[in-house]
Amino acid sequence: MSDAAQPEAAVEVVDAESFARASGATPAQVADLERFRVLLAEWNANMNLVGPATLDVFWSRHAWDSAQLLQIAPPESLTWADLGAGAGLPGVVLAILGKGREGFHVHLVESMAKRCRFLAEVVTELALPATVHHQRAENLTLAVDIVTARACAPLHRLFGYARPYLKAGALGLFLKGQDVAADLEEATRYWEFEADSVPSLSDPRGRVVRVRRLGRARKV
Ligand SMILES: C[S@@+](CC[C@H](N)C(=O)[O-])C[C@H]1O[C@@H](n2cnc3c(N)ncnc32)[C@H](O)[C@@H]1O
Repeated sequence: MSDAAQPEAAVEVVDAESFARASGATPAQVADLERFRVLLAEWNANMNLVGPATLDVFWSRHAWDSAQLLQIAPPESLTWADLGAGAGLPGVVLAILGKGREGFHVHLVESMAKRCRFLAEVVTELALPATVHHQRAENLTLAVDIVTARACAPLHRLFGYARPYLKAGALGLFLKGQDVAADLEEATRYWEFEADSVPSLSDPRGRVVRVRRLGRARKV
């Protein structure tokens, strides 16, 4: 793994302007993210995509939480799979920020049809370098540089979903909230793996778990 982009302390993001400073997003990318925020709010009125209160803190809770992965991933990472993409977090944010970069592509893997319809609309309207897969993650094997997920499942289950991608050579970067140590500890009951975690740049209590190798499942 490249150590080129080691994260430092959490960065305070409160609005589009501070998001652009933290992430290096261009005005066009911020405009795409603003449109994504509006679509999220519109669709959220009729279906459960994100907690409604989190739309008020979109730039920190969703945009920056997702975008930080580009600072943690090795800089040459171009292809991504977001397992349990749901509302498009982190995958749609990554696709917006990678748009125009040659070879950049995000696979949005989501098992719920309604959420896939939302994702497809966003991908089409914003002309994103992304593909929506209406599939269970563990039934798909995609050769990507990075496999990621946020709030998809506890690590011991997520490792099962991510295993085909990791076996195909991906690095795992999983956004986790608090209690990461307990989650990792629980995963050791089920899997042999090589992993560490770095502090989240958006959530002072959160961490990003990096998985380099996922070995055989343990018998429990
Ligand atoms: C709590 S939501 C989180 C969505 C999004 N990542 C976010 O942070 O807002 C979890 C999502 O994972 C999806 N999901 C759960 N297990 C899955 C699986 N095995 N394969 C694909 N999607 C899955 C669910 O349908 C749901 O949309």
